[in-house]
Amino acid sequence: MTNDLVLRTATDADYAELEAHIANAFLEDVDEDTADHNRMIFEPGRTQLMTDAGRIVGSGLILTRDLSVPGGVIPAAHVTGVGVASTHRRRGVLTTLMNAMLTEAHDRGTEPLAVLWASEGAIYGRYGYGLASWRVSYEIGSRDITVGGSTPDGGRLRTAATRDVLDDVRAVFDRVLVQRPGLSTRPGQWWEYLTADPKGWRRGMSSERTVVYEDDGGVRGYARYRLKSGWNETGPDGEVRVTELLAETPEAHAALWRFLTSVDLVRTVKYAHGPVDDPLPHLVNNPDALVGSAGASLWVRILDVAGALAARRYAAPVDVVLEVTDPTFAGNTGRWRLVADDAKADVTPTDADADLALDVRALGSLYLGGVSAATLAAGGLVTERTPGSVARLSTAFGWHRAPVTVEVF
Ligand SMILES: CC(=O)SCCNC(=O)CCNC(=O)[C@H](O)C(C)(C)COP(=O)(O)OP(=O)(O)OC[C@H]1O[C@@H](n2cnc3c(N)ncnc32)[C@H](O)[C@@H]1OP(=O)(O)O
Repeated sequence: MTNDLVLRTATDADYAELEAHIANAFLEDVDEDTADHNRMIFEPGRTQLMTDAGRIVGSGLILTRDLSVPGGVIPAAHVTGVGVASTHRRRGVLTTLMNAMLTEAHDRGTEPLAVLWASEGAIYGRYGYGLASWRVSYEIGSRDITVGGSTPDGGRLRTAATRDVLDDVRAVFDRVLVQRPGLSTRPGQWWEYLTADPKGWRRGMSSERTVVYEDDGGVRGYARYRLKSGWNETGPDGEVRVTELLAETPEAHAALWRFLTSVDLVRTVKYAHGPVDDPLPHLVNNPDALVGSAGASLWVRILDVAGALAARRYAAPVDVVLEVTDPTFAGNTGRWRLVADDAKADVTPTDADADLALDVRALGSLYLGGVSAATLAAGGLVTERTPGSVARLSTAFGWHRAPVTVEVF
């Protein structure tokens, strides 16, 4: 490594070199078919680069999107594209880039959170991110289960190329988003970006299709999916890979899964973004055949403690003093009184004794309602000072729908 390391904000002119750098960091080549695709969502002014003698050796991108949280939808800096050239690793380049990204988002003053998906879970806790959400990955032997019930009168399914039903899909997404934490809004060109279906994204599967469920009131749910034909010694062995499934009604949810698990010539259905409170295991004749594994999804970094706590709603009335520590942003460290319920939340700095103490990482884990204060207290990550306060906080910070993050950004 030379001594010519320079941290700077990207410009439009960096795009092609940045694409190659990120592909390389993720062990891939730039695919001709997708080379320009990421331009649609590229925000050079929010992209931090580290260069060495003028060449990019490190990157970190922020995407400007909102996130659904318990009782609201709020701005959140979506961090992605983090990569350091293998020649320059373990010398603090990521730490410099992350500090620059978090400081930019913090100083902007409009985003109380930063969020990300981690390529490796060991990386981001040190920067104050807490693991806030889990996903269930299914691998379903479609001949081993049946999904109960039948489509009610007036209910019907329709398949189409995703882009031909995009208005309906968007409408369902927007309605589900306000009901469930963990979903990221898709402003500007995001829908076009996600559904343009470049060949490089197919990875051996078909083009993307969508099945929508509608009743006389309109479309109530959809599943975007790809197919793969396959054969073995005993016959057909095809696969359905679901990209995203969202439903507003029980009828839509059941009908979509009945459809996906009964496609002829298919033996396996995969979906990597099931919520942990998915009703599916309760609908099938044999839940054991839903081979599911839970994995980490969204990590949350609280940038503004008071702003973040005031921006969500709470499942039960709570009046509590939290002592928060944040090694990076001094303004977050201190005691905060939270008086809140399902309709409002007031947060004020206070000198009163704290009921609970926790660091900003634990607060990030609690924030979406998917990780309980009792869990963190059992791990020593939340300290109870007033007896009973962990139980009260667990109830208040919980939410009736588990967070789900259906898209890796
Ligand atoms: C949000 C996203 O985009 S996730 C994608 C992250 N990117 C990738 O996985 C691509 C491949 N990996 C890389 O590009 C790099 O290894 C990175 C970005 C993960 C790390 O970059 P580096 O510049 O090596 O990290 P840096 O030297 O700043 O390390 C900071 C600390 O994190 C630790 N660390 C870095 N990477 C890892 C890792 N993969 N696993 C565990 N610890 C790690 C370092 O040991 C160091 O620890 P310390 O503070 O105790 O000394």
